[in-house]
Amino acid sequence: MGSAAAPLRVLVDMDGVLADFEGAVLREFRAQFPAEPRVELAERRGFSVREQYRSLREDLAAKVASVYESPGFFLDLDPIPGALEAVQEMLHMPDTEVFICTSPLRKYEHCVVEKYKWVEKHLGPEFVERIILTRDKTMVAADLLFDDKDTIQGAEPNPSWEHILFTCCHNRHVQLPAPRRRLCSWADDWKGILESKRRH
Ligand SMILES: Nc1ncnc2c1ncn2[C@H]1C[C@H](O)[C@@H](COP(=O)(O)O)O1
Ligand SMILES: [Mg+2]
Repeated sequence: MGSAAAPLRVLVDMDGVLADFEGAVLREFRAQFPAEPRVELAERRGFSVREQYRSLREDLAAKVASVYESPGFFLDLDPIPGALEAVQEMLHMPDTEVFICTSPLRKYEHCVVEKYKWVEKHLGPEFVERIILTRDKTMVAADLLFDDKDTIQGAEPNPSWEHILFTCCHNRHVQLPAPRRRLCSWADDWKGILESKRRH
């Protein structure tokens, strides 16, 4: 008798994929620093919001960082449309394992506990068991990683997962070389991506 195939293991990033980090940064920056220049979402380029604000004016880097380092910031993030429904559906798919794989800020004081609380609030205790918190996602073994960061590097030069770039304001202009793939939103065909991976 042949052994059953291993389940498909899927990693889903949090900021920019499940939780709307960018929308909240802009909203809170506007509220806290109304007189300062800001970067509208349509103008975002490059993963680091801090570096783009620095390029507007050096001192704005610290101001925008103070927004996302504030207590309550991560807990109050809005879910990305369709994200909660998609991961709940993935959780119940046969032969599929889903984990939330997210990196904490270096200034982790509020971020770490609030990420756990956010998951419990929006996805329930079952998903709290499925949180993988790491600054190095290349060290996590899986088949797929849905993530909005265009370049993911770490200690492992050949991660086991295929990185599916989740479209976010800062990466929509990035041209992906073949055979890299994107998921444009949770209304896009994420199930097709999972199925294509099962056939490998
Ligand atoms: N676009 C971003 N600019 C700066 N910092 C960001 C951005 N998106 C997420 N972050 C923060 C929040 C997280 O703590 C880490 C890494 O996030 P991840 O979505 O796991 O790559 O950086
Ligand atoms: Mg992210």
